[in-house]
Amino acid sequence: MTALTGTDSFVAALRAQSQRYHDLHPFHVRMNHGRLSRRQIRGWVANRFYYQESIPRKDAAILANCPERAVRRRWVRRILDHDGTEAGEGGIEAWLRLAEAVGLSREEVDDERHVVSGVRFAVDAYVSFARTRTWTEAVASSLTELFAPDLMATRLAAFENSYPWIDREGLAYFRARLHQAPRDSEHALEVVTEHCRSADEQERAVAALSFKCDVLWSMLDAIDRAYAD
Ligand SMILES: O=C(O)c1cc(C(=O)O)c2c(n1)C(=O)C(=O)c1cc(C(=O)O)[nH]c1-2
Repeated sequence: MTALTGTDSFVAALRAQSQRYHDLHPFHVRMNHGRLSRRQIRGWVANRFYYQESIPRKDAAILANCPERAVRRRWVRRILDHDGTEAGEGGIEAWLRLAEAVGLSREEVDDERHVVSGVRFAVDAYVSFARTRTWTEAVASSLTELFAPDLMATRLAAFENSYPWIDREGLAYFRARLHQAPRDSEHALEVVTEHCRSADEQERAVAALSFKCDVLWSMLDAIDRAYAD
């Protein structure tokens, strides 16, 4: 890779990773065109639960490795967004309600019985990345969320229009992410541009984001294969 030192070219290199984002995966393309069966939607929801429940552990690893009080003060919010501040609240709970809306029981999702090995490997690799790499690389790996809001809006419209059997109340998770994802990714971009100044640090940040695109893509490969027609 060529040396990157200006903030503009660095941000451009990060944004260019959108070409590898999982909105382009054939499974997501079929989802957004209303072409998935109930079984496939259920398989996706049950498997993605493993990602959702792992995200706070990934963010806790970033907090544990981050020496900057100002960054931790804002980052900690992500954990509360997912876990809630009491039972019955938060993003993981909202995902379980999505599971119920697509016809799964909360028990069968919560006990991970549907999680396929490829999804488990990919998600575990993401958590392990955050534990073992520098905290700035881990922050950079979260930047896929820069690309998420468009996908979230498309997905909401697709679920409302093409899958009328899904109870709309169950879509609250995606509605919340429409404002949470831009807030979180703007903060992460601020942190990364402030802390990754050398060409080496910037290359590592882009590589971290590329790795994360691979995580998300691999999850869909595994789901696509497990629930093929
Ligand atoms: O449904 C999606 O397409 C999607 C993608 C991503 C992402 O791009 O990493 C996240 C989420 N959803 C999400 O719901 C979420 O909470 C989340 C946290 C993170 C992260 O890396 O910290 N990514 C994502």
